[in-house]
Amino acid sequence: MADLTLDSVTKIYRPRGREPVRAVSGLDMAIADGEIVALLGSSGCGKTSTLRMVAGFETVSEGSISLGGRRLNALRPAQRNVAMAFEGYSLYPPLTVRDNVAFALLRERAPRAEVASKVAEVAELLEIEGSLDRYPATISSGHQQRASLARALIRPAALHLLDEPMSQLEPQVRAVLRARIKEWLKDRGMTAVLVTHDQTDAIALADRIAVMEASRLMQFGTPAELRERPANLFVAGFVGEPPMNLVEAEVVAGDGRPRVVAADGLLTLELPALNGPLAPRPGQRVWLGLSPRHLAVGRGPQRARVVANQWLGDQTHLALELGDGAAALPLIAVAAGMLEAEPGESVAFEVEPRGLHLFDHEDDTALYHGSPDGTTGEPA
Ligand SMILES: Nc1ncnc2c1ncn2[C@@H]1O[C@H](COP(=O)(O)OP(=O)(O)OP(=O)(O)O)[C@@H](O)[C@H]1O
Repeated sequence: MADLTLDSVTKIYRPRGREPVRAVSGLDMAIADGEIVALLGSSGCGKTSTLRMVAGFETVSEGSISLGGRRLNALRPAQRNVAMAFEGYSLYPPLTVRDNVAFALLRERAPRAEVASKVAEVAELLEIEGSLDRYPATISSGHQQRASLARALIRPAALHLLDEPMSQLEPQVRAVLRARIKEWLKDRGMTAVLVTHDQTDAIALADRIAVMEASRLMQFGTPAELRERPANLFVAGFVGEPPMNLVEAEVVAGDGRPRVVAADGLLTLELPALNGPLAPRPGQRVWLGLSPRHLAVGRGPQRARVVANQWLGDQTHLALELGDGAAALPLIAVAAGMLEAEPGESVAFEVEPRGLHLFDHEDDTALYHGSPDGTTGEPA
C-alpha cells in the first residue's frame, strides 16, 4: 500500500511504418495511500495505456511515475510491487483456477495453510468456489474474469491495478460484486486504480474518478465534484445519466441582476451578481449547462411542452421542448418520483439555482457553478 504519483506522463506509440500515436498526454495525478481511483473514458482515450505504464508493461515516453516515493520508470514489472488483473484475464491454461489464484502467493513461498485459507476467502467473495478445481478453458468468461480478479486481490502488493474488472459480469452479479470488492479493498487499506468505461462502476467503486478524453485528463475528482462542479464542457456532457443539458447562450446586463439568454430568448434565467476573474461579462457568449435533476417540473415561471415521458421504475425522464419547429430548444428533466405529464401537454418548470452552470464558449472551461441558495455567484 502506497501513494502513486504520475508527473507529466506521456505515452507515444511509434508503430513501424505508421504515424506515431499520442495515447497519453502530460498526465498529472496524485493518488493517496488507501485510495481507490477509476480511470473513466470512452474507448481509445488512453486509460489502458496509463495502467500498463504503471504496471511496467509499457515504457513511459515522457514524465515520471512513482509509488511510495520510489521512481518506477526503469523498474521491471516484477520489481514494482504492483498486482494487476488484466482485461483478457491471462490465466495459465494448464493450471486449475485454484492454482491460478494461489500462484503468486505460492511463488512467494507463503505457508500452504495460509494460501488455502486466503484462496477460500477470495473465492467466497467472488462466488467462484465451484470453479476452483476446473481449468480456465472449461469455465465461462465471467468466471475467468472473477478468477483473474481473485488472483490480483489476494496478492500482497503496494498497488492493485484492475483493467475493466467487471466487463464480463451480468448486471445483478456486478452490483453485488462491486460492493464486495470495494469492501475488500477498503478493509485492507489497499490502494487501487481501475480502468472502466462504465460510469456506474466508477461511481460505485472509486473514491475519485479521473475522466480522460483523447489522451488527456479532463478532471480528477469525487463523483459529487464531477457532477456538481464539472471543470469543462466535456465533463459536463459526459458525466451523469442523462448528462447535463448544454445550450449556447449569451450573458446580458439586467436591471440589477445579469441574465443568461438562450435560443433567441426562448429561455432567460437570472444570474446572481457575478464577480471574480473568470465571471462572464455582459455580452459574452457562453455554454449554459442545466442539470436534468435540477429542472423542477410542475412549478416555476418557465413553460415547456412535454415531448416524451419515460418512467424508469424509480424516476421519470421527461423530454421537454421550448418553442416550436426547427428553432425549438430541447431539454431533459429528471424527477425522482412518477410524474403525470402527457406528451403534448404544457408544463411549468424552474431551474433550481444549483443546477445552473456556465462554460466559456471559446475554451470550454467552467466559469460559474450555481450554489444551492442562488444568492451568491460561485465562479469556478
Ligand atoms: N501498441 C500500440 N501501438 C500503437 N497504438 C496503440 C497501441 N496501444 C494502444 N494504441 C492506441 O493508443 C490510443 C489509446 O489506447 P488505450 O488502449 O490506452 O485506450 P483505452 O482508453 O484503454 O481504450 P479501450 O477502452 O478501447 O482499451 C488508441 O488510439 C490506441 O489505438
